[in-house]
Amino acid sequence: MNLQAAKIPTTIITGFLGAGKTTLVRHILENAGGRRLAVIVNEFGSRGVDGEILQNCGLENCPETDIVELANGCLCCTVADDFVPTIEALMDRPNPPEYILIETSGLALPKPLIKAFGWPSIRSRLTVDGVIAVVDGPAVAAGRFADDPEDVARQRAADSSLDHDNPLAEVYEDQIRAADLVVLNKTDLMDAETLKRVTGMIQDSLPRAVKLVTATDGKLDLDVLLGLAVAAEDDLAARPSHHDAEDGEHEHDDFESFVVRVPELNAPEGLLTRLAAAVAAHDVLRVKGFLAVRAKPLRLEIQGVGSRFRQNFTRAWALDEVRDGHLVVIGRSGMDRAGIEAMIAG
Ligand SMILES: Nc1nc2c(ncn2[C@@H]2O[C@H](COP(=O)(O)OP(=O)(O)OP(=O)(O)O)[C@@H](O)[C@H]2O)c(=O)[nH]1
Repeated sequence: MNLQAAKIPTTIITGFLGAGKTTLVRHILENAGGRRLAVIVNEFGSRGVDGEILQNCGLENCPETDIVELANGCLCCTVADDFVPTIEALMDRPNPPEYILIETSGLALPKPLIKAFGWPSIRSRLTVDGVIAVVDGPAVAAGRFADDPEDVARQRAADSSLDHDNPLAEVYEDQIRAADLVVLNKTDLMDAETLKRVTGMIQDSLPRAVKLVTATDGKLDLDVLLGLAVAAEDDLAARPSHHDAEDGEHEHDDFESFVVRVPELNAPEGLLTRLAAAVAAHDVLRVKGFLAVRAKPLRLEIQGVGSRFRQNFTRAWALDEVRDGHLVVIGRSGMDRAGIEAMIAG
């Protein structure tokens, strides 16, 4: 028997906070065409939102049991404790999946996760079909991941091993350097000139020739996304990381998150205006969660990436559910939590 062929292909989906990973996973589930998929979602923050969004997607191909949430952690650093047992449990099911998707947190480094596929219990049964990095084009265009050259020079004078002055840049670069396919997402928010410029910026950061495709809302043919058959676990050297010297170890103190409880609202507009002002004043990176609006049977899903917000009434509140909203706020460490909470409360 060809053991390689028997291995279950697994696609790792990485990309910075809010790039469009969950949107892409949802698109894959919607178009899975009867494939038996399992999804593992890892999130930064103590309260998972992405898992809930996927669990409630109401699609035939994503029954709840096939979505496994690994919240509150950095998948790359909890491989032994969380990831390996989760995969083993999935494989030991009477009806194991035919294909696995792993959505990492927007702050996770993918390389230690790829390495975990070298663990004997996983290596014999799974292979990394490919690593997909989703990139938020407008965020790259806005210089979100760029260093301030003067700051880098100043910091390097004190510490010659330093790469960046901007922790966002390090995470972003580690993610695209690990990729076998880059999805340059949010093309609807870029004109042709910006798209060309961003494509060049991404290509300059890639360590090798990697295919780059453009997308809006992650809408791509599944033949482009799945079945790359790269076996990335055998090809670690091609994926240089800023954390290679530390063997993947990295600090978690560059970013933090907290949850804001929001009691039921008469109308959402006032809160959304305050939220946008708080994000702008405090340089919040990401806001996501659900709100309850009086007389509305559906929950209002809120998605904020930098200053850009989307809202959408999604699933109904369950009868036994407290109609309280909650928002997960993610930003750089040291952000003014009290100030942000006060602005949101109004
Ligand atoms: N305009 C536009 N918005 C998009 C696109 N893709 C995703 N979004 C929106 O961007 C926001 C974040 O998308 P997600 O799919 O949740 O991003 P994510 O990478 O999973 O976010 P984290 O898990 O928090 O890192 C949502 O409001 C999406 O609807 C796109 O192509 N264009």
